[in-house]
Amino acid sequence: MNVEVQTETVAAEQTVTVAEAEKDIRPIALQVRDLDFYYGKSHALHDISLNFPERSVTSMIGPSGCGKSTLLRVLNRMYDLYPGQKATGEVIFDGQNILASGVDLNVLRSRIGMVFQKPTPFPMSIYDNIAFGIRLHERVSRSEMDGRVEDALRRVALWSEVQDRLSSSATAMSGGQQQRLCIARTIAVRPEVILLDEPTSALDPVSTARIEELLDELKTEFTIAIVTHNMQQAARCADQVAFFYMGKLIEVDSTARMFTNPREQQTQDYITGRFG
Ligand SMILES: Nc1ncnc2c1ncn2[C@@H]1O[C@H](COP(=O)(O)OP(=O)(O)OP(=O)(O)O)[C@@H](O)[C@H]1O
Repeated sequence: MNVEVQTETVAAEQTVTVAEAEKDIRPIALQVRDLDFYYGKSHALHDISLNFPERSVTSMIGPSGCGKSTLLRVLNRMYDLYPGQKATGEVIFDGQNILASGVDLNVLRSRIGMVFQKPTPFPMSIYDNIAFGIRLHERVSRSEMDGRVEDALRRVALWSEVQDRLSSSATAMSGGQQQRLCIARTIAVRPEVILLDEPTSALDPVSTARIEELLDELKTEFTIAIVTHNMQQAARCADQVAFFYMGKLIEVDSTARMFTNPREQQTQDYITGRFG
């Protein structure tokens, strides 16, 4: 989406853009309801309710420590790895509360994949980085695996760069290539939702632009939630933006409205750089 981050009054044509954006009602892929989150006694998220529409990009913004990454980690139960961390409320995915006990976390994480801030390739070959996740969940023949690896690498525009060195170590790739590999690894298991935690903050502007272009393509197939500190990135990539402050969801709206005519003064102050 092409939205200028602006500080002053809303121009007439921008109002039309907002109205058009608001007509875009999609089915909901993930529904967060009355969510609270605790790190031990520390109450990090307060009564969050937020919908993630299908096949679109939701960007989570807000100052450092406001809870953006915490929410992302709740969405595929990453916090479960750490004793003392607790979520209450519901996250509805495919008709089921994924915070409930008895949810198969391996299956959940294959359906809701995660890409981290720093590229985290496994210390193995480029090929095996992609094949590893597929093997965890499916039995596929060698030729089918070759096809799946190639397809995933093509989708992140890496194939032409690495097709001659698939058996080389992934850790020898550039940072931008490694991050695209991590995205390829995530989409290779055919998730429905992809969570990205500041995926470009360790990358140069050219690699960042490539990842942003990639998100635009991926959202035709996947539901995407992205945490970013970069307001321009949120404006460029997102269909909807959620603003958090001190563990609370202050406001969520279409990207056009959030950056031209937010409802809350705190949002306005943040997007215009008055704090954060
Ligand atoms: N492992 C942890 N143990 C205890 N408190 C934590 C832990 N991780 C985060 N917090 C606290 O939870 C709150 C939310 O942190 P979180 O990392 O979700 O914020 P954020 O908005 O993603 O910040 P940033 O933009 O700096 O990454 C902060 O007060 C933080 O100090």
